[in-house]
Amino acid sequence: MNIRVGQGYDVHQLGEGYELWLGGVKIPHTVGSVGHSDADVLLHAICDALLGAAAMGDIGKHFKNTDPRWKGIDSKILLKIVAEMLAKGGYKIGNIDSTVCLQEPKIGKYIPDMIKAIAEVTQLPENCISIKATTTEEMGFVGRKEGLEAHAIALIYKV
Ligand SMILES: Nc1ccn([C@@H]2O[C@H](COP(=O)(O)O)[C@@H](O)[C@H]2O)c(=O)n1
Ligand SMILES: C[C@@]1(CO)OP(=O)(O)OP(=O)(O)OC[C@H]1O
Repeated sequence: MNIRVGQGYDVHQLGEGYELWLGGVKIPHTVGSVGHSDADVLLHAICDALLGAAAMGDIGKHFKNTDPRWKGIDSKILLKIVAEMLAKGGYKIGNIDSTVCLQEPKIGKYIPDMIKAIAEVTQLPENCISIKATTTEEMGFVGRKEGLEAHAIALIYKV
């Protein structure tokens, strides 16, 4: 069996007048994530982990942030395209682990819905998807609530 791992990282600014999408779920909050797409930092990190595992480049290579097709796009669609690219390359996804760094709000209660959304898009069992969260104890750009970031790791394999 050919087993590979990939790592992904993404960061977005937080700003007034934007929605906060995380893991395919809209989180009620006073500020949102700024980007060309819906700026879902978690799904972007997961896309990059999957693309990295397959050595297929990164999200910006496949979905340029100057392309009007991706303006305001639901990042679940981007994740679906990435999952299809991997399937076309003969890869199956084993599991995904991730961490969201966000000072506020607390997102724990939304994580089960995020896992459901990601499972539906990737066709993975829910117990193969892990999402964790941490503040940065009020330090750095996350701690100052200027932005948020996500880290992800994915295992993929070919039988
Ligand atoms: N945006 C966040 C940040 C953290 N959590 C949960 O709170 C726990 C404690 O966070 P610390 O940064 O103080 O270690 C963390 O382990 C998460 O379970 C959260 O839900 N949303
Ligand atoms: C997703 C894309 C494309 O809409 O735009 P953003 O929402 O700005 O996200 P980012 O993680 O900065 O980079 C990937 C982009 O090409």
